This record gives sequence, structure tokens and C-alpha cells, in this order.
Amino acid sequence: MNEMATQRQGDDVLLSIAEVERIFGGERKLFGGRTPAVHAVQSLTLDVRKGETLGVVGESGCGKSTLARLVVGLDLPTSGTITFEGEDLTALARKDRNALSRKVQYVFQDPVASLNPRKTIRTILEAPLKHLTDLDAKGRERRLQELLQAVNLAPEFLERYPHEFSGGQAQRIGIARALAAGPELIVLDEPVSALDVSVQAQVLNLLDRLKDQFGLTYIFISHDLSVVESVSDRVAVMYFGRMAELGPAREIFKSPLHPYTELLMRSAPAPGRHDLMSEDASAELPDPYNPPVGCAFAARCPRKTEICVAVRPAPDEAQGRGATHCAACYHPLAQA
Ligand SMILES: Nc1ncnc2c1ncn2[C@@H]1O[C@H](COP(=O)(O)OP(=O)(O)OP(=O)(O)O)[C@@H](O)[C@H]1O
Repeated sequence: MNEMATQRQGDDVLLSIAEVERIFGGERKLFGGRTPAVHAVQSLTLDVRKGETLGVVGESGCGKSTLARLVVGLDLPTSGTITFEGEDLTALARKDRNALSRKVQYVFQDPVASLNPRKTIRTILEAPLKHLTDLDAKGRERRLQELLQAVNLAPEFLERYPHEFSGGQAQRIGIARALAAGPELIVLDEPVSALDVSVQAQVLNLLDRLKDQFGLTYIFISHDLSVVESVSDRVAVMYFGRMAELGPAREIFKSPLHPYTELLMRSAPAPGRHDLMSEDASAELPDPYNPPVGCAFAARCPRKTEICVAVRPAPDEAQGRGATHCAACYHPLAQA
């Protein structure tokens, strides 16, 4: 059993993802052969602990949204298991979607597009209260007021329509909708990427307060490293559908193990940075229809050797301080 799998045995684990794969396509064709297959998520093993914010980072197309959809039951894994406090979440998604929605909720990237333009905020927020709680009309009205208050919106907003709101206000409504069912885990898929920087900070502060107030656990997906660094307790770095590195946020940002994590960090613009890393023109992304047998990052990696191209490294090939920090790499960077 590898290190990441061993972590699953701890009491504080809320969600366990074990050897999960999601392959799109690959179906048998009528006259022989198969349609092309994309391995969006591959052999992913990961725990989410109660009360933590787990940041998930990686480039576009690395499988972040697919992972999010699998966790909230909007999609089902091709193989592997996802359990929530020991209960099989995939089986629950098939059997009783409402039960799953009471445990796990989703906040979308585009706040305005995620709200039905024909419905008032009251109708939007009442839907989960009606379907996912046993509150009566009076209880639902009280909960509506509490939800608005929790996300700092005035009660009169209830009778308005989504287009009347700014992006930041619309995202507050999206967050209130996610809170309505009283979930323990919220998957935040790029929740502030569509917002102005000044509004981003307000929404991040709100999420931080709500986490304490409602005892929540977050999976925070973003391609923005500075945002992930500011909110996460631990960070999972994904590359080409697999885990490249997993560890405490502070350690990952101070001394990454995986050359890909370092590349991501050195490619991120930040105030005062003049040493942005640019890759040479030969850098290539692997073909998703024909994944490499070895490390998917090898073609871009300055540290690669023969073994990297020939044999895929295990997710815990490299272990950092205290073995809570792992990377799928034969040639990890030195720890500071
Ligand atoms: N329904 C689908 N059918 C076929 N391929 C898909 C489907 N959904 C995702 N993919 C492919 O799976 C891979 C992972 O996509 P995913 O959207 O999860 O990545 P991502 O990291 O969230 O990217 P982005 O940040 O651009 O949203 C990509 O190669 C994508 O093209």
C-alpha cells in the first residue's frame, strides 16, 4: 500500500478517492475497434480530511473539473472508488442523488451562468431547501433569511433575478445555494476566477468565515497559484490526469519536489517577479488519446532520464519531510 493510500486509514478522513479513473470515449464500434479514448483522470488516490481546504492546481485540461464532477456525483468514475465517511459515493450517486447532495455541494466558476435567469433568487434558494431538507414553509423562510445573512446579502435581494447582480453578488448566491442543504464538503471549482481581483478577496474572506461558521471542508480547484496558496492547508498538483505532487501548502510553495510544480510556480506572474520561466519551443504536451508509458511530464522536464520515459513513477516515488509530502518523480528537487 502506498503512502497516500495509508493516509486513508486516519479518523479525520472525510472523503477518500482510491485509484479513480475516468475515461471518456473508448466505446466499442459497431463494426469493430473502439472510439478514441481520453484518460481525463488516471489512478488518482487522495484523501480529504475533515475541516481542511485541499487546493487542487494544474494546467487547463489536467482533469481538475473532471475530478470535481466525480466528487459531487455529476459524473461517475470508469473505475476506482470514492467514499465519504466510509460510504460508497458512486453507489449513492446512482441510488439517491439527494442523499449525496446533502453531503457534498458544488460551487461553479461562472456565477451568473450557474443561476437560472428566469428564476428569482428566492426560487433558486428554495429549491434545495424543498428537495433536500424536511423544513416546513416557516422553517424554509427562516433558513432563507439566515442564508442571505450568512453571505452578506440584503433580504430584499430575494425577489430579484440573477441578471440584476454583479459577479461577486451572484457568486454569494451560488455559495448560499450550496450551503442550503447543510453539506459537510463543498467543491469550489474556480470560484473566484471570473471575478475582479478586488471582489476575489471579498469572496475568499467570506468562504473562510463560512468554513468556520458551518464546520465545512473545501476542495478548492484553481489554476491561480496565488489564490490556492492563500486558501489551502494542503495542495494536490495534477498533471495530465494524475497526481504529480501532494503535500502541505506551505511546503509545496516553499520547496516543491516535482519539477512540474516548480515550472508552474515559476511561470506564474507575481508583483516584482522578473524571473518568469519560459519553456523552449520543443516543450510539448502529451497526446491525450495516446498517453505516454512513462512520466507524462518527461517531455518537458529538464531532469528527465531514461527511466522517466520508460516507467511511470509511483505517486509517492519521492517523499518529502515527514512523508506527508509526496511526488510522482524519480528526480525530485532538493528540499530546502
Ligand atoms: N465529456 C468529455 N468528453 C471527452 N473528453 C472530455 C470530456 N470532459 C473532459 N474531457 C477531456 O478530459 C481532459 C480533462 O478535462 P478537464 O475539464 O477535467 O480539465 P481541467 O483541468 O478542468 O481543464 P480547465 O481548467 O480547462 O477546465 C481534457 O483532455 C478534456 O478535453
